[in-house]
Amino acid sequence: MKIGIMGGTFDPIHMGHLLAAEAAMDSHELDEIWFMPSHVPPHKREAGASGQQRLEMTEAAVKEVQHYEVLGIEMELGGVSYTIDTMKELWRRYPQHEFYFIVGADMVNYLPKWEQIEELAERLTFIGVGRPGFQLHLDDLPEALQDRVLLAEMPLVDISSTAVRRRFAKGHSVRFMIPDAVHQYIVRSGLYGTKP
Ligand SMILES: Nc1ncnc2c1ncn2[C@@H]1O[C@H](COP(=O)(O)OP(=O)(O)OP(=O)(O)O)[C@@H](O)[C@H]1O
Ligand SMILES: O=C(O)c1ccc[n+]([C@@H]2O[C@H](COP(=O)([O-])O)[C@@H](O)[C@H]2O)c1
Repeated sequence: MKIGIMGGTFDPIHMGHLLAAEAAMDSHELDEIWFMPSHVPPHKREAGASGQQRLEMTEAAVKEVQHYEVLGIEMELGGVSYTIDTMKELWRRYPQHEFYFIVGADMVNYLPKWEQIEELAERLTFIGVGRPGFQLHLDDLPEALQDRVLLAEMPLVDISSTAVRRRFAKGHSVRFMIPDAVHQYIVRSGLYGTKP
């Protein structure tokens, strides 16, 4: 099967993540999307919610969504979640599948800085989607990476986890920015300054 991996910190997961996954699946005829929350995200400050909570929010978001699964592999592996390490494990466990890694425009631009990116890109195809505020110019990437990134068009959504966390902290509405089940999980757990 063709599997799209949607990796992220998901602190919390929001509609931008879900629309990016759907665009990649639709544009490149993927069979399934596996959402993969990172344990410790590389090059990011510590997450607000715990790894377990980010995993559970992701599960709440895609529960009962056809063709979407959640992969806890990076929680299992522990440590800093470098994609090269995770992919090696996925290729070992699932030799029958063909993997694609979905990334927003901000991450496409950042790909050259990823751990062992040359080795990773030899075997992994990326699917890049647009994100407001970030230019998606494949020409700016090193030549070896340029033809390893496919594009998928999505309705651009200016939502980030940071904005969602800030809105929660200020008591503003985040309805329609995140799935209802994730909203309920956050309030129930008293995350991001909400009161359980
Ligand atoms: N609104 C969006 N549109 C397209 N891609 C997105 C969007 N938000 C996040 N992504 C992509 O999803 C992946 C995971 O993102 P991440 O979990 O870090 O969310 P984030 O909203 O960027 O978080 P934060 O605001 O905390 O930095 C990355 O590849 C990122 O580029
Ligand atoms: O392997 C790396 O060096 C690397 C550097 C930055 C990001 N990533 C992966 O890209 C995905 C999105 O990252 P982030 O920080 O936007 O949540 C997530 O799966 C990260 O593990 C991977």
